[in-house]
Amino acid sequence: MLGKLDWSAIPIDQPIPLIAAAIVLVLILGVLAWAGIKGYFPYLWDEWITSVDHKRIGVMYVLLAMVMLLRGGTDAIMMRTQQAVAFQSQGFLPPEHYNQIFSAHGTIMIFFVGMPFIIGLMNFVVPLQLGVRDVAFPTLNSVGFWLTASGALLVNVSLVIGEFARTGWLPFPPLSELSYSPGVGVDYYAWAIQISGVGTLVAGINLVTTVLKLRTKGMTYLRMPMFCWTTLASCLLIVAAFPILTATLAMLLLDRYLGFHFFTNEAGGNMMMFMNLIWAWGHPEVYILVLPAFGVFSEVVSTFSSKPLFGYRSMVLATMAICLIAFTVWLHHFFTMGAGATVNAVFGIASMIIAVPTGVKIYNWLFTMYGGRVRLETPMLWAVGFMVTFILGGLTGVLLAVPPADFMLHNSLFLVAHFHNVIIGGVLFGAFAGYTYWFPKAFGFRLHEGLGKAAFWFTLFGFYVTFVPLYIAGLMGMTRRMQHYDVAEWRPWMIVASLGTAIIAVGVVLQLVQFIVSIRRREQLRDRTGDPWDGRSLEWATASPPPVYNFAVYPDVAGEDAYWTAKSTAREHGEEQPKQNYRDIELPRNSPTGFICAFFATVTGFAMIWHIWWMVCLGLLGAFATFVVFAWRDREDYVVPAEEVERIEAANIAERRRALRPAGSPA
Ligand code: HEA
Ligand code: HEM
Ligand SMILES: [Cu+2]
Repeated sequence: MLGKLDWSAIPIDQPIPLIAAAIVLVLILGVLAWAGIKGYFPYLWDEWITSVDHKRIGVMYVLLAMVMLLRGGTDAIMMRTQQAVAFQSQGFLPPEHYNQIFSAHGTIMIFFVGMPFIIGLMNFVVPLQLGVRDVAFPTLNSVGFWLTASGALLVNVSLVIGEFARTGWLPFPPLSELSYSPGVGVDYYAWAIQISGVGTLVAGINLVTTVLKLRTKGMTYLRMPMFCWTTLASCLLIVAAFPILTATLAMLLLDRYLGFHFFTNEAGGNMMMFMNLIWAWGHPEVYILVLPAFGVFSEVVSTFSSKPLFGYRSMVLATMAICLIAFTVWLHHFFTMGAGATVNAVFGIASMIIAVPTGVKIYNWLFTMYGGRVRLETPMLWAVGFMVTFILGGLTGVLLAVPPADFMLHNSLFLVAHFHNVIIGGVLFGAFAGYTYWFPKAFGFRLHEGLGKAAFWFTLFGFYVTFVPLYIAGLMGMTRRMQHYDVAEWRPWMIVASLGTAIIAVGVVLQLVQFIVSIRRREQLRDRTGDPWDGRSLEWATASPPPVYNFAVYPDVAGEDAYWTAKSTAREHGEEQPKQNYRDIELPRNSPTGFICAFFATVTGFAMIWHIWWMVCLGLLGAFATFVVFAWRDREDYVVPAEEVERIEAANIAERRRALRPAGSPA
C-alpha cells in the first residue's frame, strides 16, 4: 500500500535530526496557529498564496531563501563544529550523518538559497525597472515559485521521513547508483531538484520574455539598467542549462528505477558521461547565480556614488561575454578525470579568459566610484566588501584553472575555500545588498542602518576567519568531506574556522534582529518619497510600496538612467507635472493554480521517492486537472477603474510632496 514506506523510515535512533525536526514542526505549527487565531488565513490566501503579482512573488522567493539560509547555515555550523572536535575521534556526527549534512547543505544553499534569492530580486525589480506592469506570464510565475517551494519542502521532509543523499550536492555515479546508494536519499535529492528545476526553468523563460518583449516606451536595449541586462544573461543561461540538468537527473532516475545503464560501470554505461553532463549545467549555474549579483552591485555602486555607471556599454558586453564563455569551461571541474593534456589546456585557458570580462566589470565599478560622492550606507558597504572578497576568490579560481595546480588542489579544502569565497563574497553579499537596497521599495520603510552595518562587519570579518584557514588547510593537504582526521597540524585551523562560523552566525542573527526592529520602528523609518537613495532607474519613480499596477501611466524613457534624467529635467523646468489622463487598468486575476499544482507535484515526488504508485497516478492526475480547470476559467483579468487610479495617484503624489517639502515650510 505505501511502497517502501514504513515506521523504520523515522530515524528514532538519531536524536539530532529528530530534535531539529521537532523544533521546526513546533515553530511551523505555532506560526499557523497564530495566523489562524488572528484570522490571517483568508488574507494570506487571497493576497499572497494565490497572488500573481510579480512584486509579491518576488517577496515570497526572498522569504523562502532567507528561511532556507537558516537551515543551510545550521548545517554549516554542525559541520564546522564536527571538524573542530573530530581529531582522532568520531566527533558527534557519525559518518552517514555527516555525509547527509554536507550534501543537504550544498543542495540547499545553491538551489534553495542562492536561486530563490536572485530570482526573487529579479522578479520584484525587473518589471519596475522596465516601466511595465508585470512579467510576461504572471500565473506561470506563481507556478514557478510554488514548484521551487515544493522542492525545498521535499528536502526538508527527508530530515524526518527517510534520509537525504550522502553523495554530495551533485550525485556522482557510480556512488549514486542503486547498488551503492540503495536508500531513498538520492531519490529525495533527484525528485526535489527535478520539481524545483522545472520551476526555475519556468521563471527563466518568463523573465527572458519579459526583458525581450515588455519594455516601456523608449526603453531600448541600451537604455536598460544593468540589472535588467544581467537578468537577461542569467535567465538565458537558465533556459539553456536547466534542461541539461533535468535530462541528466532523468537518466540517473531511469538507472535507479528501471535498471537502465546510462552511468553504470557495466552493460555499456559510462559514469564519465554524467560528469560531462552535470558540469555542462553546473558551471553555467555558478554564473546564473553571480551575474544578477553583479547587476545588483552595478545599481548600488552607481546610485551610492551619485554617478552614471562607468563604461555602461563595456559592462553590457562583458555580461554577455561571460554568458557565452560560461558554456565553454565545464571540464575544469574534472581535469583529473584523464581527458589528456591538450583537452585540459583548452579548458584551462577558456576558464582563465572569463577573468577578463570579470575584470572589466571590477574596474568599471571602481571607476564609477572614482570621483563620485560615495555614500557608505549598508547596500554600498556590501558592494565594497564584495569587490575585495570576490577578487580574492576569483583569483584562486584562476589558480585552480591551471591543470597541474588543480591536480594538487582538486577536492581539497582549497577548492572549498575558493567557491565559498566567490559564492559568499559574490552571490550572498549581492543578495544582501539587493535586499537592503530594495527593501524600502517593497515595504515603504527602510531597514535599520546601524544594525545593517553591524551585520555587514560581522559577516565580512567572520567570512575571512572561517575561510582563510580552509585555504591553508587545503594547501596542507586536507581534502574536502572529511568526517574525522588524524593530522594534528590541521586541527588549529579547523578550530579557528569554527570560531569564524560563529562570527558569521552573529552577522546573520543581526540581520534577523534588524528585520524585526525595523518592522517595529517602521513609522520612524517610513519612506514617503518612494526614492530613499536618490535612485536612477524607474523603480524609484513610483510610490513605495508600488501600487498593484506599478505605473498609472507607462513612463516615457529618454535615455540611460531614466529616472535620474527625469528628475534633473523636472528640477530645471519646475516641479509641476502635467495633469495625467488616467485610464482603466487591466490586471491579471489571482489564481490558485501555482499552489495547487505544486501541491500535486509534492505528492507525486513523495510518492515516487517511496514507490507508492497509486499516489503517483493521483498526483499526476491532480496536476493535469489543475491546468485543465485553469484553461477553462472564463475571466482572466480584472479592472482598476480610472477613478480609483486617480485617487491612489493623488494620494501618493500628495504624500511625496509633503515628504519633499523642507521642514518648517508652510503647508
Ligand atoms: C558564484 C560562483 C562561482 C564563481 C563566480 C566562480 C568563478 C571561477 N571559478 Fe569556480 N567554482 C564554484 C563556484 C564559482 N566559481 C564552485 C561551486 C566550485 C566547486 C564545485 C564542487 O566541486 O563542488 C568551483 C570550482 C572551480 C574549479 C574546479 C576545481 C576543482 O574541482 O578541482 C575551477 C577550476 O578551474 C574554478 C575556476 C573558476 C574561475 C577561473 C572563475 C572565474 O570566473 C573568476 C574570475 C574573477 C577574477 C579573476 C577576479 C576579478 C578579476 C580581475 C581583478 C582582473 C584581473 C585578473 C586576472 C587577469 C587573473 N572553479
Ligand atoms: C555561511 C557560511 C558557510 C559555512 C560556514 C559553510 C561551510 C561549509 C562546509 C564546512 C562545507 C563542507 C566542506 C567539506 O567538504 O568538508 C561546505 C560545503 C559546501 N557549501 Fe558551504 N558554508 C557556508 C555557506 C555556503 C553558501 C552561502 C553556499 C552556496 C550558496 C554554500 C555552498 C556549499 C556547497 C555547494 C558545498 C559542497 C557540498 C558538497 O561537498 O557536496 N555554502 N560548506
Ligand atoms: Cu566551473
